[in-house]
Amino acid sequence: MEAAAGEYGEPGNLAGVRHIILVLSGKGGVGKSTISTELALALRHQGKKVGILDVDLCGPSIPRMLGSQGKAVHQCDQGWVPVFVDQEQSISLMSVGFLLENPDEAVVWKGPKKNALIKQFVSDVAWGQLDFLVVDTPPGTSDEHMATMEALRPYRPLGALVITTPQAVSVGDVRRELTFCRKTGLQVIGVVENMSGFVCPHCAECTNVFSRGGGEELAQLAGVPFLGSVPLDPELTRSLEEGRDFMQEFPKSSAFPALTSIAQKVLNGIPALFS
Ligand SMILES: Nc1ncnc2c1ncn2[C@@H]1O[C@H](COP(=O)(O)OP(=O)(O)OP(=O)(O)O)[C@@H](O)[C@H]1O
Ligand code: SF4
Repeated sequence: MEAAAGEYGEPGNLAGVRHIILVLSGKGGVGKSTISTELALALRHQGKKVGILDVDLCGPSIPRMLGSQGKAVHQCDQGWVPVFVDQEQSISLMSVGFLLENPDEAVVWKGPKKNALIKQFVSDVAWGQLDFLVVDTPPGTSDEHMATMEALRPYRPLGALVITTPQAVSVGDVRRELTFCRKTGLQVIGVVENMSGFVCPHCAECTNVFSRGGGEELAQLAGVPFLGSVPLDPELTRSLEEGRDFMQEFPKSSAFPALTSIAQKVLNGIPALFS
């Protein structure tokens, strides 16, 4: 959906941001931050400039996943300067994790304070020129989602990437997430099924640890694209724990082809979605 002239407000710090992608999931722990991180890295390897806004205020895990824990945000005339993850400054990151004195500290703020911070994250971060801003949201459809959408939507059309695991309970939660997208006018880029089987490193046999196919079925039922299944991959876990660049360092790993293909489908799908 291309914005009609005058439909969107003056974007301020979002002026240089071309596309915004919200990463959503119905349930916690299904790999939302993992997919946000790897999508950003994969897009970077395609030559794109990417920002990540981590609005998962109670569990900001992306600084650790990108090896940026302990780095500090600075102030400039336009607000906060995000943390640059790499030397080329092609991935920038803003997270509540950078504002806490102790990274293990829990954020126990009430709704209004969280919503105020989200608004500030949207208006006061000097993103500069970005091809994509990937927004990692908390699980479910909470007040934080509404605050994020209300803060971003006046400036840009928003795309949603919906993450599920194969189990029926997760798929049920994601069905509610897709309803949320429909009701709030979010354009769904597609559904990703994560933790979808385990590929044996010895014989490449894929064992469906939980089950398989729930994400694809759900996408078909909802009439939205299915972007792919990412297997459980111990090298992916290790690379996230150690803050390494999986897309650069583990090209032979079982999750690599799926993650690359999902990033490519996002790249291919975005122009049609917003044209
Ligand atoms: N495909 C995968 N293979 C191996 N490990 C994975 C995979 N996906 C996610 N993980 C691991 O599972 C854990 C949970 O993932 P992640 O933090 O991305 O979930 P989340 O949905 O963002 O969680 P939260 O609800 O806390 O925000 C992490 O330790 C991550 O490293
Ligand atoms: S899939 Fe085959 S090689 Fe892998 S652990 Fe099982 S039996 Fe061994």
